[in-house]
Amino acid sequence: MIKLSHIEKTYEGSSGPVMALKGIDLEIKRGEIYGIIGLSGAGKSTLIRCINMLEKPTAGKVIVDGQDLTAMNDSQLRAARKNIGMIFQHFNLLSSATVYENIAFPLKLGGCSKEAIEKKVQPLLQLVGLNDKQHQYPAQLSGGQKQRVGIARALASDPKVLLCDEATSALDPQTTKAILELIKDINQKLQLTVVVITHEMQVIKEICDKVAVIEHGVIAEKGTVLEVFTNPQQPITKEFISVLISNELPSAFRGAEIYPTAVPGSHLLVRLTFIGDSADDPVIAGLIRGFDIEVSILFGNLDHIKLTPYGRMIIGISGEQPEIDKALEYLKSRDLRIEVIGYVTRHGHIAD
Ligand SMILES: Nc1ncnc2c1ncn2[C@@H]1O[C@H](COP(=O)(O)OP(=O)(O)OP(=O)(O)O)[C@@H](O)[C@H]1O
Repeated sequence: MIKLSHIEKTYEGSSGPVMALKGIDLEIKRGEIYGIIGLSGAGKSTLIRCINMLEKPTAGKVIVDGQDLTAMNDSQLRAARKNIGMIFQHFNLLSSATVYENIAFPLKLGGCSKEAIEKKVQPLLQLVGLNDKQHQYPAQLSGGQKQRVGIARALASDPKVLLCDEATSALDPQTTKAILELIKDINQKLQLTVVVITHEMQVIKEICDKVAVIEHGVIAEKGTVLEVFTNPQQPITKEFISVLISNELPSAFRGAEIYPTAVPGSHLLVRLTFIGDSADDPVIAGLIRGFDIEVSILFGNLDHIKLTPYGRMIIGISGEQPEIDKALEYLKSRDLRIEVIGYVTRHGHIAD
């Protein structure tokens, strides 16, 4: 649905050129919700604005629904942009127009009749849950309600793509959840392709199918949210994920020295990640029954990414080394991800 090839964007800044995008390649399939996450200044806004050509790339191609936007003249571009709705962090509503008039605005600009506008706006009000607010002005609405108006306005021209530029960053966590639910609902009902720009991993986890991590104008990592979440490769990705999934050791071992080989009185700490069906595998029971070792569960949690369950656990294994080695081999043979952290002693004391 969207294909970005080698996108570059250089701004002429006051103290010289700023290369905001340095060769971005990205493919987004029809009906996907695709998240783009990055720190401030990484190039997210520039990238999303290149998709509808609000920013013209310095180099590269933008193809949306089979049309090369980079090869179009202004009037062709105006027509093509009807396929691409956009919502913004600060809603960008007309303060002197009612909710109804805000949603009707793009239709009015497009020359629609009053009747056609009415026929279009009423279902949109219904879809975003604002029927009773249609005669109010933006100043009389909460942030979440304003964003609902923004969404309805973006959908007025029946777009195939919805671009969301930090659409929930100005909202509290509860309102964020409701707006994300609405976006997910619209994605399913209307088979809309959605691109979400955010600096919050929670947003990605809530609604996205795929994610690209952008850093200094390049894509550092991309893949399905499940892959990237459970097996991040790049430091920047690990940093984003650490906000949601703590990689810290359990408190009894925090700050303790980690040894690569066993020391007297040590446990081997192992982090286990279970994804999908493997969450049902009775691995711990197998460990305890199969080997002459002590197993303690030091940390555990279970979560979902979209509908896929995944669990994380840190266990401590102690016993004779050959048994520990066999237990590790057993763990590696199971359908789960294992990470050997190392040997630690409780509170850093090596036993006599
Ligand atoms: N109009 C402009 N003129 C000059 N430089 C710009 C312009 N717009 C953006 N930049 C620069 O391009 C880089 C990328 O900016 P961009 O706004 O795309 O990042 P971002 O990831 O969206 O950041 P934020 O989350 O803070 O909005 C930054 O270094 C920024 O200073």
